[in-house]
Amino acid sequence: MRASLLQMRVDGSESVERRRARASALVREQAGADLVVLPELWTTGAFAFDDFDAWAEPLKGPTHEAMSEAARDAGVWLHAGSIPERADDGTLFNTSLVYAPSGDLAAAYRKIHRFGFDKGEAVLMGAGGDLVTVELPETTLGLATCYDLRFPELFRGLVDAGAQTLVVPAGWPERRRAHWTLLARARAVENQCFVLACGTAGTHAGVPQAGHSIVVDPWGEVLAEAGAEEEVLAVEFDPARVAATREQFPALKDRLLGLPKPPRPAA
Ligand SMILES: NC(=O)CCC(=O)C(=O)O
Repeated sequence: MRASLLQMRVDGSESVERRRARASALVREQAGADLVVLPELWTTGAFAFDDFDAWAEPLKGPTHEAMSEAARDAGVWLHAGSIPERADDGTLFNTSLVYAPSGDLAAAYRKIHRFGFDKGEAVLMGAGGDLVTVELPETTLGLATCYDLRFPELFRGLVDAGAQTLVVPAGWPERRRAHWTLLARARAVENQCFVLACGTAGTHAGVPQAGHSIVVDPWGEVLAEAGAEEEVLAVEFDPARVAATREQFPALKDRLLGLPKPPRPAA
């Protein structure tokens, strides 16, 4: 399976409209890939909290239109990263969008763990409540976003729902780059999954971004890693390695905690 992670530069020198056009062109250039991935909140920047409200859009707003067309033109599955979504009741969510090669919206995932403690995204946006997986012909994607990477129970839930390839768009800061790499590898090893984690480059709202998008295999080996600047990280991987790794080293079968309880015998 061929994947392209579009590690875009997100900074204040470029308008949202211009970046949207650039993202669309980059997606179209990936024709021939099976899966293309964009980062978290690439229209505004994940730390540009003051811009969330102004650039929030309905699920099927301008970014949806652009990404749907780009996926269809390129003939690829597209994880279009996330947008600041304004729901019908006015609540903002950090929502990831996944498109089929037909251009149809195949899935939307509202980020569950919002970053910022008592500020920023954590107070400006609502929390999603649903785990989301997406079936592709070659693999089943499990969706998570940036700060979610710190919450292993979310990923275990995705694995229980059938995920084999965990896709994590992010706007991860340079300051905590070591955590990013470590956590991406940990989520791959403990869940015996591929991890495709796509971050941003550049500096927005004064926060230098880590870049270093990364693809990890189910054994924890790094298949590809980007540098700090804007880059298309192209990688080829064999989704069958998930089943093979789980067969050869069946640690997931040894789980004792957190599994659904068997029915109690009638008294
Ligand atoms: N946008 C985010 O979720 C940032 C997460 C982060 O900076 C961290 O977990 O560290």
